[in-house]
Amino acid sequence: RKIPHRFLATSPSSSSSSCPLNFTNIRSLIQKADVKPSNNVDKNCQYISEVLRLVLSAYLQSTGKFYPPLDTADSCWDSYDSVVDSFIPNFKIRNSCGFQTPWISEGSLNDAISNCNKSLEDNSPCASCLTSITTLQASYLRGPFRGNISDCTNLPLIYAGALINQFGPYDPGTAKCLFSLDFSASENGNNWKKKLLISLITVVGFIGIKTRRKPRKGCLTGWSGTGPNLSSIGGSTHLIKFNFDEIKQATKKFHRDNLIGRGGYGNVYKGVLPNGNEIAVKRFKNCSAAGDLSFTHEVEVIASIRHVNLVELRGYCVATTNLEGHQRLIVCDLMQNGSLHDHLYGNALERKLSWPTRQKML
Ligand SMILES: Nc1ncnc2c1ncn2[C@@H]1O[C@H](COP(=O)(O)OP(=O)(O)OP(=O)(O)O)[C@@H](O)[C@H]1O
Repeated sequence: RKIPHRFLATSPSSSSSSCPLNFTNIRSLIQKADVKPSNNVDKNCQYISEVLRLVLSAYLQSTGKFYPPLDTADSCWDSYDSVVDSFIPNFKIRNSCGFQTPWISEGSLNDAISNCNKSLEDNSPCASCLTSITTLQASYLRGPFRGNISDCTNLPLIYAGALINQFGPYDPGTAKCLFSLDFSASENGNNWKKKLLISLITVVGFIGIKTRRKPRKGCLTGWSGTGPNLSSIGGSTHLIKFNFDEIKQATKKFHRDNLIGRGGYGNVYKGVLPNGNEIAVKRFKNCSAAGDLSFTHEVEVIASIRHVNLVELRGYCVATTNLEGHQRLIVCDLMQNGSLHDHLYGNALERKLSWPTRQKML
């Protein structure tokens, strides 16, 4: 099974320089822990990805680089195959998991490297660099869970293991916390279940962060997400992808009578859909197409968070028109009585709650 890899600007090198990744420690850890394979190929591949992140973290720690050079990719896979062979005999990682050769090396960043390794002073190279970085990030966020094993959403974990945590990536606590790898031999029977649990905790933690974070999806999206299961959130929601004309119609071309609020990132308009549903539309200002994929993914993540006290996110719209330029909008249920913020601090006197009521709410 092949996973398309659009960042492969050059074909994988067949001339193999020797692999600078050091698999010695991880080999003995895996052997000591007597790790048992799962019957599920996906789980094996996920485990293999996590082990590789730990090895990459150790590589970063010793060299200051996230990935080895592209021409070492083949030999790195061979070395890793031989490690994996000790717990899953005859398992060829690339074939079985759909991992492509460059993914173990800086070949996975080819597009970004060619666009960003130059003077970024002028707008055009700067835009190309940012676009390739955002596309790279978005493709990893939206890809299959195993995606690109060197996926950039995990770079902060690799970095934390290498250069932030004083004990380093091989420390049992670090390996367990950052890479979901439990090498304690006595518990090997439950390793896979534990790993799954840790992955789940990562995702729940991530959702927690998102809820605490103000859900404002500005035109520039930052790094978001962590953990191997993040992409499973995407696609699980029932967001409507509106087209721009539908929203224009619903808001009467963003008529000022429909303007119900202003935020730092854009105005909020009320509107009515053809089925009679009343909506609030946040129209982000100063948008460019770069980062659209991150934006839509983040919208999906936010939509997956449901709570009685949170207004429901119904959909979004990303469009470019000749007249209005690039547009990003999110569509929520309309809160007839305004937001909690309006009631606590709003200027509209009729909405503002009395002082004792506000105290009670806080
Ligand atoms: N779903 C909604 N229903 C009714 N009114 C809303 C809704 N969403 C926002 N508003 C109104 O629009 C105002 C601005 O909302 P917005 O989400 O843009 O605020 P913000 O979080 O301060 O913005 P930003 O994240 O851009 O800084 C709110 O204070 C509220 O009056």
